[in-house]
Amino acid sequence: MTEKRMVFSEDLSTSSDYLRMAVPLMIQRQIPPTPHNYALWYAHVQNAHPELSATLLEQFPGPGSYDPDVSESLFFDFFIKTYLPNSPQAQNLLVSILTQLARSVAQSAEGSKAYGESLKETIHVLEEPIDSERIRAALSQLLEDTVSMEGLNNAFRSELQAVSAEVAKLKKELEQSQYNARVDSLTKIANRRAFNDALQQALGSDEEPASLLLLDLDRFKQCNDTYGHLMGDRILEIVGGVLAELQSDSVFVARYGGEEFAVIATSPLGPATELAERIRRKVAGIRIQRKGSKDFMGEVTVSIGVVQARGGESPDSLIERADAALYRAKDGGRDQVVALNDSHGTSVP
Ligand SMILES: Nc1nc2c(ncn2[C@@H]2O[C@H](COP(=O)(O)OP(=O)(O)OP(=O)(O)O)[C@@H](O)[C@H]2O)c(=O)[nH]1
Repeated sequence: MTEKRMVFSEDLSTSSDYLRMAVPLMIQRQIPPTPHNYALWYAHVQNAHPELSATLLEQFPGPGSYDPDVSESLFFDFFIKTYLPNSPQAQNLLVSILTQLARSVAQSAEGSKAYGESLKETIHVLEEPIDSERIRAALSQLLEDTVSMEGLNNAFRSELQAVSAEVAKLKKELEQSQYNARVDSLTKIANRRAFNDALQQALGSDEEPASLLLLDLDRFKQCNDTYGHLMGDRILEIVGGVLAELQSDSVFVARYGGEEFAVIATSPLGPATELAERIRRKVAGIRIQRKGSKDFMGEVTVSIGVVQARGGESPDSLIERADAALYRAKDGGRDQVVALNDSHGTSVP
């Protein structure tokens, strides 16, 4: 090995800059952050010794190439045997690297105190008159401690991961409960609370006219009585599914309560009435086979009242008018759409 001197900076901030350049190279190659590895890669980025750089790059070209024995012998060849006995600067380099390490370790975890002590001890040895054997002993102690430090860091990291997994789980639960608060659990469409907000918003917008459809399943009590409450629930789910298919930027569907549904359409009365008619036909087309039988249930039908909001109209007033239209549809024989376009309840022909 040639006796070429490296020029080491005694300035701690310059040392930090080199260390910052060395670390990414070590990470890329999966080189463990032991003090002797730091020293080798520090010397490399400093371009202090081309022969060392060439050997390092040749021995550790990329991930998976690391060999601790090769690394350790390089360290002893380049630093201990060749330079350290004659070089107080090299000593300074190690002191500065170890000081940096001690600092970052001290910040990382409570339990790293023992490791910090070991580093201080090593620094102390290095500051004394050079004695290769003592340095070797101190470094091997340091390497041993590095292994346990790595274990500690791993425990610290998995603890952090566990905490962030817990936080992510809580966040998901919170989002789920916020979602649940606005969705009807049976039909999986918006519930009354979400409907109230959507209606308020639709009435607050000056840009588009808003219309409201109120839907009520016909003779649903009879349906429950004949086929059972569970079958009644199933019908509500199916009707909810029919409405869910219509949901869009301009159509908001919700379960209003019990066997009643509501649709807010951002459109004038005409198109809203056509939409209501489509819904009525779709519901009338539902065929439900009875469980364990070839028989189909009697038809499910719906009555629908439709109104268009007036400028500045309150949600309560609009709902009241839609309810009046719905009442007319029931009164008129059910399975029909009634659209009202004035305060006197005049039907749209
Ligand atoms: N299965 C089931 N039934 C419900 C639910 N919510 C409300 N109902 C039933 O819906 C029925 C509504 O009955 P009524 O208000 O008398 O009206 P209807 O029988 O539908 O008659 P019209 O509205 O006049 O056509 C009641 O029997 C309620 O028990 C529900 O979540 N599941």
